[in-house]
Amino acid sequence: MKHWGCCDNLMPYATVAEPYAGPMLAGFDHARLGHDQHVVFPELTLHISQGERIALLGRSGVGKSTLLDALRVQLGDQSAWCPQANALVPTLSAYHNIYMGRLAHFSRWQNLINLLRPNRACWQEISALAETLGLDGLLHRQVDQLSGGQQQRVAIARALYQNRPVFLGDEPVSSVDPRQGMRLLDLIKARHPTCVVALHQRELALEHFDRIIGLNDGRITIDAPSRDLTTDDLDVLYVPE
Ligand SMILES: Nc1ncnc2c1ncn2[C@@H]1O[C@H](COP(=O)(O)OP(=O)(O)OP(=O)(O)O)[C@@H](O)[C@H]1O
Repeated sequence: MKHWGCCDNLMPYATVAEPYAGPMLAGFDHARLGHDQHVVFPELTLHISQGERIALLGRSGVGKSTLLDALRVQLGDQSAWCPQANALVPTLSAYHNIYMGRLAHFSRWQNLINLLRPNRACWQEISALAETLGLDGLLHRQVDQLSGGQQQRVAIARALYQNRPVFLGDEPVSSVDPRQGMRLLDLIKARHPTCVVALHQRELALEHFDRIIGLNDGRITIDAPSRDLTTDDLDVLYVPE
């Protein structure tokens, strides 16, 4: 479990960064982000507006998850969160794991009853969602009896079921094949006007996102519309230190 901290001058809102239009949703101005004593971004400035589809790119360990965690804290319950390690409950069914996306909407009593006997309306809604994710027929199955790709789709379903305007995803399609990855990103985008997603696949980033943010060496080194970039432009992010 990653933690976010160390943000001495974190600013909840700031001016809209041109050329990205739309009301400001989240942002940092000269913020220090990291983990306890470990500073990942000494002075990060970044503004995110409503309606932006953003891909975060960069080598492993460069700070993608750290930035997503900070955005998650700032956006609170405006954001649906799909973490990297799935964070599913392995001994519960796929249905119950997806249902957990909305635990806070229901009373403790309703949640307890649903554990024993799934609520009919929730079951119907989750079944429909599962079908769009190719999980039909698997809702009763315990999550630790699913493949890695199926588990990742359950994690995406749980985030989609949260039904929130901003999708934050930490490599949500890393365990599925490229074709399925494209389909899942389309689904995520169809349900969320705004999304920020960490990815390792440059092609998927350029094809599915409007804005590319490349991280390197504790700062943003690329911030440009995807239409202005090629995969070659992104290679520089992966040059070994
Ligand atoms: N809980 C933590 N405590 C201290 N340092 C951490 C913690 N989590 C991550 N780090 C460090 O912060 C830096 C950024 O990590 P982060 O997980 O944000 O990178 P990432 O780009 O998401 O990597 P990956 O692509 O491998 O998931 C790394 O140097 C990492 O070792």
